Amino acid sequence: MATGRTHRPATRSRGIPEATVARLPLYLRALTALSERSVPTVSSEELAAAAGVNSAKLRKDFSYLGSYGTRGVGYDVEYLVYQISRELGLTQDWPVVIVGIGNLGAALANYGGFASRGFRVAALIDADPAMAGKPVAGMPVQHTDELEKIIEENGVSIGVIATPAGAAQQVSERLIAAGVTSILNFAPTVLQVPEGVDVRKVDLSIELQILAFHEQRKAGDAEAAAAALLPPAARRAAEAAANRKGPDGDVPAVMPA
Ligand SMILES: NC(=O)c1ccc[n+]([C@@H]2O[C@H](COP(=O)([O-])OP(=O)(O)OC[C@H]3O[C@@H](n4cnc5c(N)ncnc54)[C@H](O)[C@@H]3O)[C@@H](O)[C@H]2O)c1
Repeated sequence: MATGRTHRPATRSRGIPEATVARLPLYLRALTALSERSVPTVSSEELAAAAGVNSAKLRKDFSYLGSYGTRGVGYDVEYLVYQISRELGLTQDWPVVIVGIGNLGAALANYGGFASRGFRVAALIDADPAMAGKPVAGMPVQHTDELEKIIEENGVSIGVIATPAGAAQQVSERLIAAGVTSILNFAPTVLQVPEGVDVRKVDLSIELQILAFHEQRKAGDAEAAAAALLPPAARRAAEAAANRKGPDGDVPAVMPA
């Protein structure tokens, strides 16, 4: 769901293409599920299906990791979990701060999936003085006055922005000036960041709009398929009605003969 905007070349310096990097978390999620079920090995086809990726693409992706699997046996699940985690930098602890502890920020703070993937929420920061000291997900919210100090003391390099759109640019600038070099932006705005800072943005409404586009297409296809089943005279009448379709989309109903 995240759409990336990074200042990195399409191929990382170690020769792993960005598109492969973007798929590694999908493989890891599928592999972690297999590992939890104590499955020792997996074929490329099974893993590709579980990750929702084409199996030829998966084999190519894994070749960048130097992992080729064993013919007839497949890939060693535990070893791949280790290899991908290492490649993604998940074998080390990443402290993150969440800025903007409203509905979304509080929900993110309460999400247990960060910690289990190596992301420790180091601090929750909000500009509202009334929120300072209030516990959210078992942590006291800290005021934005403390932002620079928190980043420095915790060695934070990843910041999550969940403020209103109007505040996001200024928040990103403060985070970056304090030492943050990666931002996950939930605010619906495009951030201007200097070279070397990675921004990923998450916008659920954009995803819904894309689904709406596909729904509209499906509805159009279904209409076309239904029209194709009509007897010729009724089909001609339906086509004529479609041609008469006004700007408001008002189409006279045509019933099959
Ligand atoms: N990406 C998505 O899919 C998605 C989904 C829901 C909401 N959002 C966006 O997330 C943001 C937060 O939504 P919400 O419903 O939690 O809003 P909210 O109003 O409940 O919370 C916003 C919080 O940000 C704080 N804030 C305002 N300015 C700040 C600043 N300069 N520094 C630090 N904190 C500041 C406010 O005090 C408030 O607590 C909005 O931009 C919203 O559009 C995105």
